[in-house]
Amino acid sequence: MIEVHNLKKHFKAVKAVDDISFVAEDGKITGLLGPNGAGKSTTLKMLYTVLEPDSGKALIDGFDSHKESMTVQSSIGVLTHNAGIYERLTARENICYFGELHGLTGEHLNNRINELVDVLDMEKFIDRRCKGFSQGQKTKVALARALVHKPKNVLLDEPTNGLDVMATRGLREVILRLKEAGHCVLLSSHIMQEVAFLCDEIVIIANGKVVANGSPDDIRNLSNEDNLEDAFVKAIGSEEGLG
Ligand SMILES: Nc1ncnc2c1ncn2[C@@H]1O[C@H](COP(=O)(O)OP(=O)(O)OP(=O)(O)O)[C@@H](O)[C@H]1O
Repeated sequence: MIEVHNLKKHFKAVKAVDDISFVAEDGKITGLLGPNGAGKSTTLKMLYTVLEPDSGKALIDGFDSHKESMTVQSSIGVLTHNAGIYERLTARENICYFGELHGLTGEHLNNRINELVDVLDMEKFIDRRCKGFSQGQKTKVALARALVHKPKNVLLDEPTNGLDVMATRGLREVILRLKEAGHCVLLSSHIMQEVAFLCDEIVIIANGKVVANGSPDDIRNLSNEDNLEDAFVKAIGSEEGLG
């Protein structure tokens, strides 16, 4: 479970995250939805411990992401925007390396990797070196790496970035399975349709602030709009960034 309390982060004059609070529960998919530059990635970076908040706090299963970052790191799996993978290693070696960092070894690790290869449809390239991989292949490797240790909390920054239709469907399947298994899934996107399709809860962010929060139905009702896209436009106050 992820709890965000009055989180703030600025970069010089830019208030990237300006007093954001929300909760992402276990067994649910929560979407951070907002136009480009809204503050989604900055919020996620504070949750996955790479950025220190100016004020406020983020708790992952009750542990403070800044003050107890080591504990938090063991219970999260993260897919970042530009997930750097080691190009000189094969896809399998990349995933294996991360598994070992999380204390997995031997048959247990091999079985887990084979499971992910199957789910993410990676057979064709799992033993190829990553140099020259397509965006979709890189995303799959990064996602497998994020999930190898079966983290309780899964944070995905724009997970369908660069994926084709089939890969996007595969990824949705993976995300839904994580939810069914009781994981807490928090993903960011600027694509309203994607969030509406997948998420149980939506946190709409604009200019570093939460402008609406609730189930897709709540958000439609709050804005008096039948159509979620219209509700989104109303919430963010412009049509900028619609996917
Ligand atoms: N390291 C940084 N230095 C300066 N400004 C930054 C930095 N990181 C983020 N910002 C600014 O903070 C604001 C929020 O950026 P952020 O990346 O969190 O947005 P986002 O909602 O993830 O956008 P996108 O959908 O385009 O990825 C933007 O104005 C951005 O330019």
